[in-house]
Amino acid sequence: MIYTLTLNPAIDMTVYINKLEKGQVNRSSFYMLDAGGKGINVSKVVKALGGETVALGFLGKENSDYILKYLKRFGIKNDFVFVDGFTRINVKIVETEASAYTDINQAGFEITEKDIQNLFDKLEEVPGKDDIFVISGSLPGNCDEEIYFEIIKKLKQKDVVVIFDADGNALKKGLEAAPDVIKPNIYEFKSLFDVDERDLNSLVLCARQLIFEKGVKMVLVSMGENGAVYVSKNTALFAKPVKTEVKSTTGAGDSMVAAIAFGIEKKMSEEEMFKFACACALAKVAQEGVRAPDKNSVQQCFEKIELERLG
Ligand SMILES: Nc1ncnc2c1ncn2[C@@H]1O[C@H](COP(=O)(O)OP(=O)(O)O)[C@@H](O)[C@H]1O
Ligand SMILES: O=P(O)(O)OC[C@H]1O[C@](O)(COP(=O)(O)O)[C@@H](O)[C@@H]1O
Repeated sequence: MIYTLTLNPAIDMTVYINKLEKGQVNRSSFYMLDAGGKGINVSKVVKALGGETVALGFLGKENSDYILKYLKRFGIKNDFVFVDGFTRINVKIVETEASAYTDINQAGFEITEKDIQNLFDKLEEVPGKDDIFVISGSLPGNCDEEIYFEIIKKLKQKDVVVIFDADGNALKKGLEAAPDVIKPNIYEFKSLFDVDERDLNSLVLCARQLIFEKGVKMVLVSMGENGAVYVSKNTALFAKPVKTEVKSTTGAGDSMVAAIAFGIEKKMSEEEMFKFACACALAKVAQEGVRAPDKNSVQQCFEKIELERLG
């Protein structure tokens, strides 16, 4: 089973506009609403790929209906801890003329000690040996940045495979608990290492530092339209960029994470899994809003991904 954890979920509003004029009244041509937040997006993609998933985390009581109905529509099981307040609404602006993608992410609700206790009680009950557990996204505004460290430590004691995707201090602290897989984008990776993204061999050396010093097993660095790099103890691969029509970049990283979780569960080889992750992301960017790509388009994209061996 693939569990996902979203401590700071979101309702994503993707707004399509020809050109955004600062300080003016802008009129959008089209918008889409989606249940989002990194872990929830991962569950959406795992389900679309044909996998079984349960979405866990916090959900604001005031507008939980929208997310629960959305997940029901796509058949995604969930078991959230309901907290006071609203789940945040994040705005994604797609400027079609300039192909510019701007995200405005809110801080989100605040949580209490009791909410955290309820969450840890659920984590005690659910995942077991060999389950895959994806921990992703930012933390509620008042949440202690140590929380991911505590959760990962707990899960690793149960022999759960942990995939971790966060940024800032939450990422740095979480790394100390040795997650099995991380998927930083290049900006998140550069917050850990002073590295030039054009120098792929240095990137591999930095990723190996996380492998040998922190105990991480796989590092996948996504680089937006510039492709991605995969590093494990014995393998280093570069996925060359693929040009495509982009309708929304939101959720591209989450699609990669979903594919990795699915690939681990299906015991894919490293190469196949990495190619599959890139294919999933490529198929996602061709989707409007924050919708999961379908299996057929992922399969078609798979044929377009070219890998090159590094160092
Ligand atoms: N403009 C794009 N064109 C083609 N592929 C893209 C584009 N943006 C993202 N991708 C694909 O999605 C992956 C994840 O995107 P990235 O922006 O790095 O992650 P995140 O969403 O986590 O910030 C990239 O490695 C690439 O495979
Ligand atoms: O928790 P954060 O870091 O604020 O990110 C939340 C946002 O990230 C997303 O999960 C998309 O993430 P990616 O584009 O990195 O895949 C959105 O659904 C959501 O609005």
